[in-house]
Amino acid sequence: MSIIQKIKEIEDEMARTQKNKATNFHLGILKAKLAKYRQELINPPGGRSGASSGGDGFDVTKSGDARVGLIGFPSVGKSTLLNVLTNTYSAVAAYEFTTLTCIPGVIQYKGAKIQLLDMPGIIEGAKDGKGRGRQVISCARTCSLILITLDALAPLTHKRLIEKELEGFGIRLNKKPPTITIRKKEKGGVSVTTTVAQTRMDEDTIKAILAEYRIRNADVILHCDATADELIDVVEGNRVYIPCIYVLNKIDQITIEHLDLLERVPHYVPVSAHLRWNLDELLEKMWTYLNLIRIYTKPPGAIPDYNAPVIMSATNPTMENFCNRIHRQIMKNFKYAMVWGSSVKFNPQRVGREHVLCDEDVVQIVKNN
Ligand SMILES: Nc1nc2c(ncn2[C@@H]2O[C@H](COP(=O)(O)OP(=O)(O)OP(=O)(O)O)[C@@H](O)[C@H]2O)c(=O)[nH]1
Ligand SMILES: [K+]
Ligand SMILES: [Mg+2]
Repeated sequence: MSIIQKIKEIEDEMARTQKNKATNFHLGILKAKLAKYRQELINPPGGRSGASSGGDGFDVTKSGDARVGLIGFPSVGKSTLLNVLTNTYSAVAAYEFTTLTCIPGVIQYKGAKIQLLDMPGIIEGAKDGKGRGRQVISCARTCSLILITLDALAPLTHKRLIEKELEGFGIRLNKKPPTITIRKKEKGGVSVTTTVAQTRMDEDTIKAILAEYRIRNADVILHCDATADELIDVVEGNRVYIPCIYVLNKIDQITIEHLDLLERVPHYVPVSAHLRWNLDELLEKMWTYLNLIRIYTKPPGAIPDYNAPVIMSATNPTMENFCNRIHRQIMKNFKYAMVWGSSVKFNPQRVGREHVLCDEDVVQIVKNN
């Protein structure tokens, strides 16, 4: 039996199995088996591989401060969006699969350069090798934000199918990595420690899932009310956690009443690429989801260049990370920095390498010499 058939068989069995406390254990094992087969499909032992081979799907170099990918079914308007958001042109037409490769463009926003990738449409079964799906999804793994583009006339079925394709390839959308640690050891069996009540898995299920992966001796610590899927994600270890915005395109084709219903989808922005409706909201939301901040550098005795901020991630915006963002050598001669802005009490204030910066701070670095 081929892997695809095995996957299908397990999926069918899962669909037949009712979800309740009594079947939890069995479902946990099925999920682990399924994840293992999927992994084999992505990275066949000794064969051609996809997700973790280092290949990013298309031969397009990363550039700018962040990379954003347009993913969607054929003809939902991905190329039209690239054309209205960047200075690049990608062919637009009413027939499916107009775009056959990856076409990069650049969005200039708040002084940042954001690389936007137009890609071929994907269809159901993409992750299993249909069309250019694998390449598209591999490329999606390299993005810091994914724009799932949907046609306002058929949004929700497409949404589920695309999510399934991306999830099957190890991409987790709008999720945080589960707070689970697994430390393997030589002997002593599996011991499970929890810091919050577990309502989704009992200890036997946890052990059975680990046993599927031949993990028989380990210390497991659960800091969240973990699901079987989350545990499997941590065991597999090669998941990527990427924010995602659902871009509902072609809203010029539907009624206001229809649009009101769709309004309930989380993480969503309605637009008309063709008529350039609501692109400002889309850009603003992209900026928020990318979680970036702007830092202006100030040369001694001069005013900062407010048109050319240094863009850095807001995840851990320390002075040290800021310096490394400019040049790897800077930290070597770093003495202290003067900072103006909302991260300091006094303007300016002298700070060290651990100081945490805020959006739009002004920084002047003073070096040892
Ligand atoms: N009414 C309407 N039509 C749109 C809009 N955006 C795109 N279209 C039309 O939809 C069709 C497909 O647009 P494309 O930009 O080629 O779509 P795509 O997603 O890049 O398609 P593929 O590359 O084939 O996957 C074209 O006829 C566009 O003119 C929109 O906002 N409203
Ligand atoms: K098209
Ligand atoms: Mg296209």
